[in-house]
Amino acid sequence: MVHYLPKGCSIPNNPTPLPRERPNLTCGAKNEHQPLVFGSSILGSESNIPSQFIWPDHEKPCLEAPELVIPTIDLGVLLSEDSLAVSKAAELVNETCKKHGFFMVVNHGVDSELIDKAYQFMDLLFGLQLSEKQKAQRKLGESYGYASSFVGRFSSKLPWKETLSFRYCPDSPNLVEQYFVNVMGEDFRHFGRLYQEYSEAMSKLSLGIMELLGVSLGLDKAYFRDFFKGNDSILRLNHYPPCQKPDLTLGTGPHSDPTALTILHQDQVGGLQVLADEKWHSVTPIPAAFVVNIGDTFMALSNGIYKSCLHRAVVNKRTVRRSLAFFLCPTMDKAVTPPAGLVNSANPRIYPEFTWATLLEFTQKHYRADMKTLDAFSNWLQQQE
Ligand SMILES: C=C1C[C@]23C[C@H]1CC[C@H]2[C@]1(C)CCC[C@@](C)(C(=O)O)[C@H]1[C@@H]3C(=O)O
Ligand SMILES: O=C(O)CCC(=O)C(=O)O
Ligand SMILES: [Fe+2]
Repeated sequence: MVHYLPKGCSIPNNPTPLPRERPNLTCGAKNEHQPLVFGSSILGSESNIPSQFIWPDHEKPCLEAPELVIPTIDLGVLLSEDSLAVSKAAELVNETCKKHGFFMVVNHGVDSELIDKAYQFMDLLFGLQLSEKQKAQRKLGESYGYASSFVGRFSSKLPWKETLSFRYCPDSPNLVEQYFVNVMGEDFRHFGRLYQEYSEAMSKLSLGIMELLGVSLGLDKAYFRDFFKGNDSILRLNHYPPCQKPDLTLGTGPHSDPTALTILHQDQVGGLQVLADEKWHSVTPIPAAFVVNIGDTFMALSNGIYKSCLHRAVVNKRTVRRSLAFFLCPTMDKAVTPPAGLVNSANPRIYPEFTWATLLEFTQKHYRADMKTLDAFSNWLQQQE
């Protein structure tokens, strides 16, 4: 099987058999050759895909997944004084978050032009030469920067994607703009401004959703809104090149998000899949809607009442797929512990108290976020004591 990779990169002549996935990743085995990197222009056209991108049979995608029907919440209710409409929305949120934690929001107030520009700029960024993109190369243990297929970090089950992630904090109004200038240069300042504006819109939207989540759990609407007013979040641009063997690989492997809340916009290609009732379901893209899902950190905050669920992204032969994922995270050292009202004899405390800083470090240095992250993290915490 012939692999075509950019010059200077190679796969060992006798590719070692895919190592059994170590339960906890320390870091991808760096072989004596250059680590495997790929520019989407290369692998998007290859019919043979490198073995590191081939996932085990039990995790290979089923490309024809039934559609998951998830509730759509009209966020206009948050601005209305209509308490009946708010309680109906809260009931819907409560029902879906106890099941799989996914719902859609419409009438969210985010300008469609801002979303379009975020995609246009993403296409320009991922269309750059690999050497240009690698100016923002993500370093091991860091959760920001450019990553191409996560080589050097994982030794197998590589995701078929390129990503660019950056940090957003509402208290640092130029953080994103400055990041782009620092790592990509002055010519990219307007990219930073755009993603700063997009992140601000996401942060504002997530605080509104936090009001609804508070009400849906019988708490004051300000409870989670205040908890996340200061946040230390991540905006991630996902770029999934076309793949000639889409049934052998995954754009993003099965995982629950370790973060608190994810606000995802996917383009019209489709590819997001959610595990519900033990079956993979597709989530049909709706341009005017954001997909919202509960993450592990919010599952802990809700004392396990709301579920952070498995999802993944499949790729296709025909075209690039893109998604914008805003991951709302608490400030680094804030104690993640459920409010007293959610802990009682019927719902005893499930997870130990932790900080987002520790969970983030766990997912970046010790464990590849998957379907068991929070349980593995809880065990790891006990071992640290
Ligand atoms: C805190 C994070 C780690 C990941 C990005 C954010 C939230 C989702 C996580 C991730 C997408 C879960 C699947 C595995 C992962 C390695 C990936 O495919 O990108 C995860 C991200 C990461 O560790 O970079
Ligand atoms: O691209 C998608 O649809 C999902 C991506 C995702 O789950 C993630 O980045 O955490
Ligand atoms: Fe995710």
